[in-house]
Amino acid sequence: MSQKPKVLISDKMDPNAARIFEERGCDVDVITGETPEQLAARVGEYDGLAIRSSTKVTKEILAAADNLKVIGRAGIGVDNVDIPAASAKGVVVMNTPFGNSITTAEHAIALIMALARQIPEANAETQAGEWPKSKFMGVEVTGKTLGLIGSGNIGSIVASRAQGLKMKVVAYDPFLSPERALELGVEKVDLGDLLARADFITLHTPLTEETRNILSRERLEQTKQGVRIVNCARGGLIDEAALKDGLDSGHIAGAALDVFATEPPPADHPLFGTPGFTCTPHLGASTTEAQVNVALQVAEQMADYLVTGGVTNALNVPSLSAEEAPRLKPYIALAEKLGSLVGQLEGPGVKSLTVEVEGAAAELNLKPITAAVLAGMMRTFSDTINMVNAPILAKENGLDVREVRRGKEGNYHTLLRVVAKTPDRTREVAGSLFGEDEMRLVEIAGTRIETDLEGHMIYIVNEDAPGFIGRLGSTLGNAGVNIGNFHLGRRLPDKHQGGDAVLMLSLDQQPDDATVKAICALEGVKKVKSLSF
Ligand SMILES: NC(=O)C1=CN([C@@H]2O[C@H](COP(=O)(O)OP(=O)(O)OC[C@H]3O[C@@H](n4cnc5c(N)ncnc54)[C@H](O)[C@@H]3O)[C@@H](O)[C@H]2O)C=CC1
Ligand SMILES: O=C(O)C(=O)COP(=O)(O)O
Repeated sequence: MSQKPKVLISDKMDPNAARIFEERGCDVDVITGETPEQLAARVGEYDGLAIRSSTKVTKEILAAADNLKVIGRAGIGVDNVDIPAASAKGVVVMNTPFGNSITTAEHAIALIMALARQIPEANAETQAGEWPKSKFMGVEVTGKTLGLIGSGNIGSIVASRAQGLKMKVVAYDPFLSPERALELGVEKVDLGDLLARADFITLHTPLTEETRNILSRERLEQTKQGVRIVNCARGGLIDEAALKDGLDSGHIAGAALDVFATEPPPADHPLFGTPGFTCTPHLGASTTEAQVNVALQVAEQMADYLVTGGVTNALNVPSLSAEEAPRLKPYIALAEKLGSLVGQLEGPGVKSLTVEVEGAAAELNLKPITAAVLAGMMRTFSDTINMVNAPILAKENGLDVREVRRGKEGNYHTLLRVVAKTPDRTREVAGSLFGEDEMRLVEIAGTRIETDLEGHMIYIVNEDAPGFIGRLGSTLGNAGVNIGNFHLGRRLPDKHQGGDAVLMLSLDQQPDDATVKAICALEGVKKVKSLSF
């Protein structure tokens, strides 16, 4: 019986996540608040890791995650996951890109309103026994300009809410098309224009090398006198020291941060206590609705992957629906075997690889099939290769990979052919599925043959001459190797006696080197390769 996948939930998450994992046949542990060292010591047991923003999935954690197949982020930002290291390890990283976007947009609007009317300060002083009615003079947001940095999912919801508040919205986002700007009713501007015109600025970009410090000291100095700034996206987008100086000088009238460069921020953070400064402890996504949404979604997605192989919202591999996954499963198994056959026959010398599909296979999503061929081939030289990291490594190594789809059926109702080129030659192998999922090698070295690729096998090319098979049988028999199955074909196109014959034998024992050498030495033998699947 195959073991249940094991999932660790390492950040506080709505209990619906654990419930879904269990319902979908996974074992689940909820262990939050551990140190990186504790997590590293534990993570090796798990197939899935479900996180929010507190768990940092670093190179070190990944190095210890020997069984890990998927990391699921119950939320949007994945800057706490080392995605290149996860990909190199073959771990799928997925997030839930929409589950908390309304909630986060509403938090940004709440902070805009809090700044406009100084609600946190007024509340604190009133509850402290004062009645500071004349101290707090606010501003209206109606008619003011809101500068949106980043107009993706959250930014565009903020825009629509701000328009409801009768604000004029200008947006800076290099990927915002004029059509989309029109649809959102926002004016697309460059960053300099936004800084010069906005009464309020709100940030909604991910934290990347391009966006880090996007509101730098220099840019903060270019903002309008009396600007109010909100950041519900990521710490690191704003220069916090420059923000403090801007508030102290009165150039910036207010700033509200939900996120900090370091979280949690140190108790003596320079911004704490600064007049005009308001903050929340990364609460952007913290509503009941959003937390239920992201918990359900992340658990469904991760369970899909662990149980059926379906891939949704992954950041490092193409999507594969839960409906497609079972249809692809036998093809993926066939593709891995054909890839493995090519890898075993050609070694690491393959420079270009074409995956051709014919008939029924031509209807399918080819990306996972190609990834499986690559994984099968490359796993013959490294056992840490899988379908996630194989395409990345192939690209890094300059392997030229192509895909060809032919709708028309040939001799088989469905066919998968792999054409691998080394500097010296071209190797072609083809396989098909019989019934639903019985895989067969149907062609090798230009020869029609029909065999499983299972267990120990031996591949032989020899001159087709009488007596060879007897000599081969004796050599194997003398070595104590029993032949389980015997498949023989004459090489196309000549197909005559005296041409080449190709043999694929299934063996009950793996032949040792001396036996392989003895077969090589038989008269008429041109190639021998011991294989295992
Ligand atoms: N405070 C919180 O609890 C939450 C924070 N977030 C943060 O909000 C961020 C945005 O989320 P979504 O809107 O869902 O992401 P999204 O991917 O839909 O939108 C991000 C937008 O930023 C734009 N962008 C990228 N580089 C840019 C640049 N250099 N300058 C200007 N714009 C740029 C993109 O074109 C895109 O339109 C997330 O990456 C996450 O870090 C998300 C949810 C909750
Ligand atoms: O979804 C995001 O990007 C967030 O920042 C939400 O973070 P959280 O899950 O509340 O730790």
